Amino acid sequence: MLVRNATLADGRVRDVRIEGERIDAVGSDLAADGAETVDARERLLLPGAVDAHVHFREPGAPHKETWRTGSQSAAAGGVTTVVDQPNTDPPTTTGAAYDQKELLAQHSLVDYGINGGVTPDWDPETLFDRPVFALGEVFLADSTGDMGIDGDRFEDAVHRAAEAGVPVTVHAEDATLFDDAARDDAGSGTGHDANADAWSAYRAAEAEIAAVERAVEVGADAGVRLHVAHTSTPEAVDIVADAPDTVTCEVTPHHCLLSRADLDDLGTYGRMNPPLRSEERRAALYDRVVDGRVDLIATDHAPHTKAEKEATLLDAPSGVPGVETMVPLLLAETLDGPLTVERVRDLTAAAPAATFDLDRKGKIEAGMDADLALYDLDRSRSIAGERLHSKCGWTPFEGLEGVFPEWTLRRGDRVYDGAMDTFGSTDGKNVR
Ligand SMILES: NC(=O)N[C@@H](CC(=O)O)C(=O)O
Ligand SMILES: [Zn+2]
Ligand SMILES: [Zn+2]
Repeated sequence: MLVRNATLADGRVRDVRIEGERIDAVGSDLAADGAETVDARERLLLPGAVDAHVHFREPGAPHKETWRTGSQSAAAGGVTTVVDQPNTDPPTTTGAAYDQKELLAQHSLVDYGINGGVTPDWDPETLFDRPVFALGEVFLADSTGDMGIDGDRFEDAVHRAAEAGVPVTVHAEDATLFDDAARDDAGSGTGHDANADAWSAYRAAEAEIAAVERAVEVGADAGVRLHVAHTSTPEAVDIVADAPDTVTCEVTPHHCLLSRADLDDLGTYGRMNPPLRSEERRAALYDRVVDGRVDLIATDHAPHTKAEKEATLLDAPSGVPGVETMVPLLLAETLDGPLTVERVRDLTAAAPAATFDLDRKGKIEAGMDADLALYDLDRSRSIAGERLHSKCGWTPFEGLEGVFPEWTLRRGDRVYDGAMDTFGSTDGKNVR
């Protein structure tokens, strides 16, 4: 296939020739050599995004999401590689659990990595004999799946990962610093009528800041590659930015674009861990995404059904979907917000690929996997949960603008056609 006259993120107009699964050449006036030609004039071509943090819910909760629906949602949002987290049922803590998940991942349309997990009674058995993408997210406080562990277990797990040469990703909140009294303000409202601000008051910013500080110390002592998941405070980002290069962090679109001020509208649909922060902290966090102190963007795509979210604040599960809206929202932010298209490319593709040593992902260059998505920046549309492809059927970004892909290629296969809203067949591969 020859993609003709595409505009790259840096503004250059180039042809991209694809041979099988790989990009064969990037240049001007490339010969088609009989290949199918696709006109990309006045269109933006980005490398397929690498989302280092998704929860596709299988095994255990296919009513929330499956590898098929989650990966369709990814492809429809220009994401061609995902990393699945271990808080499934069973949790991905052993070699056998890894194998069980990998069988289900055969139904993925996009390429994937599978993380290993840690539980209070952890016995990883043959886990590290498997091609584990990373150990994590390691939960320092309970979140969905109740996999919170204590400090000793964390140190032990970090050392085991260091020995195995596997990076560690950490969910850093210190539950001993949660404000239990604030939780009493939750009230009895359900769904959109819940007082969700109480969740933000309860899981206080200080609890994240202290946990990130401690996790960075433990990681440095063990000499492990440490990645901090879903950093939600500017203070935590600064701790990571001041740490050695072996420590990285990610920020989610929801922590950049939503704040406690939105919780009146969102109710329990805005309950997630770590929670939404003050408008002031949100703005300072976003500044750090724009200026490069934040290493990468990942979604923490954590779907739950509407029926599950229609509960009181304390009974509703934590988490919001996001894999399909990450690139669309960020591209819309390049139109009237502070981000550049190059920065979006780096945050969603080049940086996550480099952080996790994915040599053939994240760049449009000869020899790389032909993971590509084409966008028309003149066509943004209002995001609507019912048009998205996650099984959960809702989004916390309802009504915000997004620029969705016209098509997405995964290793040269057209896995998503935006005009028809149709998908290709499933042939995602494990990237490890
Ligand atoms: N972020 C969340 O609020 N929920 C995640 C778990 C997690 O990432 O902590 C989930 O799996 O539902
Ligand atoms: Zn988490
Ligand atoms: Zn998560």
